[in-house]
Amino acid sequence: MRTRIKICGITRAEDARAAARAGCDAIGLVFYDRSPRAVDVEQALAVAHAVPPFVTRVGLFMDADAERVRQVMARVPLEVLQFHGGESPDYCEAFGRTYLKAVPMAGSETPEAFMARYAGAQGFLLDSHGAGQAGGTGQTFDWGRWPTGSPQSLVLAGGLHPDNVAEAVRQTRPWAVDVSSGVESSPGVKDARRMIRFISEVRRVDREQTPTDA
Ligand SMILES: O=C(O)c1ccccc1NCC(=O)[C@H](O)[C@H](O)COP(=O)(O)O
Repeated sequence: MRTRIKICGITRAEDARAAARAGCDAIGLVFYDRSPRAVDVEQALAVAHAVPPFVTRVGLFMDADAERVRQVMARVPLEVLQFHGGESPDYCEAFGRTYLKAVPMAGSETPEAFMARYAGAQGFLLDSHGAGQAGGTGQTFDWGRWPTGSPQSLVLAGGLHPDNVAEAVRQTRPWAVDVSSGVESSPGVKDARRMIRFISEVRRVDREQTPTDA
């Protein structure tokens, strides 16, 4: 299977173009003012318009007013929403858009129990933050807690970088991986060479797992 790759926390059009050239499947825009990777609508428009067709634009929100989400959606072309805080299932579904719910792997609840509450989610992003805490921490969680055999589309996040992503994919076999700080030169500024290395490491493991014709 080809592991999908999302590069999150893009703040500059040139980084979006570099991420797409490197072969990512999705980019993430952080609409959370307290993040060092936060973008306003004008920045987000520049990034969103730099992304070529067939690369998905994901808008990340954390406990935002629903009206704020609607205002952003009205101006910025976003194919997918990602909710990173304590948003309820009803809140997440009210926007009528494909959405991912972040699962706090440092929380007390099991990932399985957490996910069972969000039946309308099209996917889950398992990240190393705790309940109500921010993401983009650069910390990994215990991959042994990965819900194996889950029918859901699961995205592995938290502390991934070019030197550990191959092992992470081998251990968890996720639908997708998500990276932010592990491919940066400073918060919010992506490093093209690190993005290329990250993606080629994922593809290397994909090839290991693809059966060849005898
Ligand atoms: O990236 C942020 O600054 C951020 C702040 C608040 C909530 C979520 C945030 N990012 C969420 C992401 O999707 C990150 O890609 C994910 O947490 C992984 O981050 P990292 O460990 O830096 O790769």
